Amino acid sequence: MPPAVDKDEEDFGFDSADEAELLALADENAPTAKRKLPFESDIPPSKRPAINPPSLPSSATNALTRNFGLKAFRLKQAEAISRVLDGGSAVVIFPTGGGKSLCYQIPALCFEEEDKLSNTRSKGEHGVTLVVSPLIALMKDQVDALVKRGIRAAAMDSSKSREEYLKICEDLRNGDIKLLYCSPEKLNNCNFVEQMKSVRGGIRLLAVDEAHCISQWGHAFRPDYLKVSRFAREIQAERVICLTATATEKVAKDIRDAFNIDEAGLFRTSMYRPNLRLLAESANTKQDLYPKLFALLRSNPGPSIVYVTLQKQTEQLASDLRDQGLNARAFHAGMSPFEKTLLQDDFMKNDDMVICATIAFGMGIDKPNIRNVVHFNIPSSLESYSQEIGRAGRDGKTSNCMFFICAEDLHLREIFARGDLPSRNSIRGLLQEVFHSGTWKLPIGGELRVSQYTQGKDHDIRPTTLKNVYVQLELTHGIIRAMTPIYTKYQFKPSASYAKYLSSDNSPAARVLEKFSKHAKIWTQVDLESATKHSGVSRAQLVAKLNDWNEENILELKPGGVEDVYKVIKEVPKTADEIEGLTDAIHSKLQIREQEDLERTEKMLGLITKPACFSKSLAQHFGDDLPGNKKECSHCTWCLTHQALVRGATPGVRFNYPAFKAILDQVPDRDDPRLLARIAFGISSPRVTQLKLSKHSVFGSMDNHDFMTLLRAFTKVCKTDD
Ligand SMILES: Nc1ncnc2c1ncn2[C@@H]1O[C@H](COP(=O)(O)OP(=O)(O)OP(=O)(O)O)[C@@H](O)[C@H]1O
Repeated sequence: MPPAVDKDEEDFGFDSADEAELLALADENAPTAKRKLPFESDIPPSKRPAINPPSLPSSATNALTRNFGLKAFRLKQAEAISRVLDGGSAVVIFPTGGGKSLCYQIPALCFEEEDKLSNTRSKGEHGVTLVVSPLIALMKDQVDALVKRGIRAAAMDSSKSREEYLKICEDLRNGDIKLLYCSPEKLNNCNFVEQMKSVRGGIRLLAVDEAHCISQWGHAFRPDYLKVSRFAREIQAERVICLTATATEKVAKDIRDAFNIDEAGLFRTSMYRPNLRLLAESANTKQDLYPKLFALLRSNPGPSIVYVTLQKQTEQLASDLRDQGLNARAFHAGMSPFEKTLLQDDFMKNDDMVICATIAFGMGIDKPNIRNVVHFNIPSSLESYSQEIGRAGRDGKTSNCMFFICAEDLHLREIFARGDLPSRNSIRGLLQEVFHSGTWKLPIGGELRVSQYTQGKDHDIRPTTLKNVYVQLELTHGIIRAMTPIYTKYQFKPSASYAKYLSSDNSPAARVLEKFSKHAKIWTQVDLESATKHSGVSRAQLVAKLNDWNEENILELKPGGVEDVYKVIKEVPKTADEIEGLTDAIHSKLQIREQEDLERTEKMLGLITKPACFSKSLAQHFGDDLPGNKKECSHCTWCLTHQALVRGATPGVRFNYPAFKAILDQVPDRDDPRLLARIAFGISSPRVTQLKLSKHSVFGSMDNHDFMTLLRAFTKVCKTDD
């Protein structure tokens, strides 16, 4: 088994239900009205933004007090809202907890009042603000909070029952919803896109939360996010607002370009926090770092978070810290929701607890007095680092952000960076399968069905990378377009009343389902393929009937076997040359991603090893600077010592021929040098798992070697190039 990392680490950062749960909890613990803006105290009153810029309509200030019970706007909220209400689009970059949500919630509440004042629209025609947000649990949380405030909001997510879904549709038709939330994946659903195109009153504002996921240069790129700008055009959104807590200038520019937003539409506030002491220490081995960590936590008592990369490290480290007499506990995404909630509760109440956690811990934590945030492994990027240290010292008191590094941690980061790139052979094989002679016969507009799950295993490509390949085929090459994915298998458990209902339901769908269901002891299988082929009833009607019965508890439905459906947009590649060209194009894009991942680690290390002020370098990474463009913050490790940190020596190794030979003996396949290099380096992949090698002694047996050296060595003994 590959080491358990929190899913977030593998999936570019924003898919963890755990994080949303924690956010919900944090909000419960911190009543919103009392919640203090962590950064307000950092901004001198003279520099605080004007409360109401001249163009801010009174409807906005009314909504702020009436609906949210707040007195004044903060940071650049008023400016951003004013621009949106003027009809412009905006990019909002405020730190975590800075109040980004109000920048679209307030306009959503103002449209109706403004329409009435200008007498431009009739009743029910005030349209909808659509919010694209990556976490379902976070969406639910937001919708609940809005509904509690009497605001008409809803979320279109997969957890909705058919009845709830139909109710939302009805409300939309009646012009009864002001804010509608959906996930980026929903944009692949053709019915949803059509629905949004013709929503009553139109989409007045499209809000894109976690907008940095749009940027291919960003640390948390999510392929489905790339489709948001096309979607905005298709549904003719009147204006767009993109929100994020972390964006470099390049990422901000990418977001602006995606939606044609000029520079005046960028609202960024400073991330610099003068009370955070950015510190770093290095050692040759991890072992040497433990005493330093113990000493730091002992001499700076108070609530602390120690971040590590792997789940198992959280347990081990917490136990080590307990042995040292510290009140330490482990937290990771593999724990049950109940355990996590309990632990978070404890942390909020306690003043001496040290949480050893993966990145799953922290989002939504608004504990003011966190005194230490320690990185005991290398964070994935400066963006993650900045977000994580941002949890320290929200009460404005001095707090430590310690970054411990040693050479062996670099290996772990390289495993992540190199794990996603498939070999050229894998991409070629995939494309040959997708564009086989059966696909050639499809007309333009014809439907192509694939199981990405199976393809990932067959071609040794990780799920997120495979998704990325399909997005490239869709957006870069325009060959196919994603449609609504479908379930290919339906099975159900009939209730006691099933037979009675079935005999009294005379609809054609009920008759067909009866004919094409195969009963077994517990689960009844429905052969939908044959049913649609041999009856006049459509698949949609059959699925709707099954869903209705499920709703009415006549049966318990279990769909399975997701197939991704694509529409052919233009002539598909047929010849070997065309497939080769496409393979090269896709592979080189993925190669660039790998390089960028490696560079992100280098930049992260550069922050603490370059002879420069850490705080200034971090600010500059985000296109910012220290207040008054000061040269130094005077309290980071560089400013305190003026000595550059040495990252710890990687001992030179001699090529381990016996280990090399053992891998070749164990794996007879010679079709993929990258597979062999991964095994040697200790990088898991679908094929490594299939070969049951993750726990074998050869796995990771050459992990102290340079990866490229391994790749070159294995390429020499393989029949194909990497
Ligand atoms: N002008 C304001 N005055 C007082 N409180 C505010 C103001 N704006 C927002 N808040 C409060 O700040 C808290 C954080 O706001 P919000 O959740 O919108 O932040 P965010 O920037 O979206 O954070 P994240 O990056 O975590 O999503 C909320 O409790 C909100 O009510």
